[in-house]
Amino acid sequence: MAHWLKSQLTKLGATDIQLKDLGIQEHTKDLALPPVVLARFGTDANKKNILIYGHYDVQPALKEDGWNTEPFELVEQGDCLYGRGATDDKGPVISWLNILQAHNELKLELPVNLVFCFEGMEESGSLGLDDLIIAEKDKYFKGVDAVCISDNYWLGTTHPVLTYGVRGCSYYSITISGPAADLHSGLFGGVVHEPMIDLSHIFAKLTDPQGKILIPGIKEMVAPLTPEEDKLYDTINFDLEGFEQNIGSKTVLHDNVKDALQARWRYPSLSIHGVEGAFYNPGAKTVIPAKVVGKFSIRTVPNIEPRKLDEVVFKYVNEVFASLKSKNTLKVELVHDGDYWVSDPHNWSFRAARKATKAVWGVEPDLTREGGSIPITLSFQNNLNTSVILLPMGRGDDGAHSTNEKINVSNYIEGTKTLGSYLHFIAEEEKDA
Ligand SMILES: NCC(=O)N[C@@H](Cc1c[nH]cn1)C(=O)O
Ligand SMILES: [Zn+2]
Ligand SMILES: [Zn+2]
Repeated sequence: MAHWLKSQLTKLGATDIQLKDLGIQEHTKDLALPPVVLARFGTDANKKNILIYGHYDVQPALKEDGWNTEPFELVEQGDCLYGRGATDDKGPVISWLNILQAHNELKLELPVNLVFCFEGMEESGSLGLDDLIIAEKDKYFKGVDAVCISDNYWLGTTHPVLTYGVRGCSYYSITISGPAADLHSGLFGGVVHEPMIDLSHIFAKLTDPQGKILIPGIKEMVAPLTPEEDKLYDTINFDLEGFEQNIGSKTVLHDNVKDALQARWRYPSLSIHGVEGAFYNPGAKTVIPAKVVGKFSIRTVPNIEPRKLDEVVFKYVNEVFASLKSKNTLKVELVHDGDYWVSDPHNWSFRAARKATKAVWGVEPDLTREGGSIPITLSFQNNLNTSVILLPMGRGDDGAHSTNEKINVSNYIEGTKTLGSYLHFIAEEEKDA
């Protein structure tokens, strides 16, 4: 993907194209991190410099997960383009290339200079990118006036949005090791401490059945909800029934829109993702797995500090394990983390995006926060001392990270026009003092 992007950017006339090597992935012997693709389009000192960030990596996908089509082949059916990355985030990345192509073919001058930064580790916590931003802030990224990211989704399926916040994500693993090899449960069941039983007990104590996090010290770090903030949720266009239709079940924990949106945007949540080493195939294998690695993550919000969070998580998991009095061994580790981010949704960049949305879609965009994470957002804002906007093109039912991920053709086309128009409106906008 990095090399493909380089060749496309070259054909489109981008300059100073660099594949930035990020070195070897920590804790591996020789696994190279995928390079970050940097490129420029225009270097006019009289124009604003807009940094465009996107990611070319995607979540894993196998046809047998339940896809109707091959996940790594783009398939057009009706108004939809199906394929892994269609909406997250290959589709939006390619739409930036379409914008260059359109300007070239129409012989239309872009009113801003573009600085592209496309990475290949977003879905794994953007490893290495933070260091690159710090190293390049006064070099490649010098003079950046605003950052635009198209890597999230509308809240629903009909109304465009501008997004001014993301939750952070701290991802943990719990390794429980017992016997030297998997065992026959008939011969050893009831005789040995089972790693999977230990892990199940720990998992069961991370949240209550309603999803409330049971780890002491986390809710104390969450910024209190002010009456003004609470009021913002009264006017948001969101329908719980439509949301249930999107997820294909009536399993939402909340019975009103405000609680559901606050749970998604401004409170932390804990999700259990899977267990490495456990038997999961069809059939009835009677095995005692010798070593299991449980994986869970916590979505973080203001003012949860990642290092303080690690501390309370490690302490709690160790205490729960100790209470089991198991003779197995436990290791709990942070796999990766990324910060939350919340911005002012009325600054000059948002004003330009609002105008672009109005021009293309004919409606005022809703202002949303995102329950998901884009780990590098805060780093761009802080290190480049600039504003960041999230300007999504896909819909809330696109199935990002899920099976049959798609983007609607209409969203792709109108979304591309919106991103392109944003560049024209931001060129005209007065920067905030
Ligand atoms: N489109 C944004 C997105 O999907 N982000 C990921 C980032 C992430 C964090 N940890 C692992 N991946 C997300 O899960 O929110
Ligand atoms: Zn993603
Ligand atoms: Zn993404």
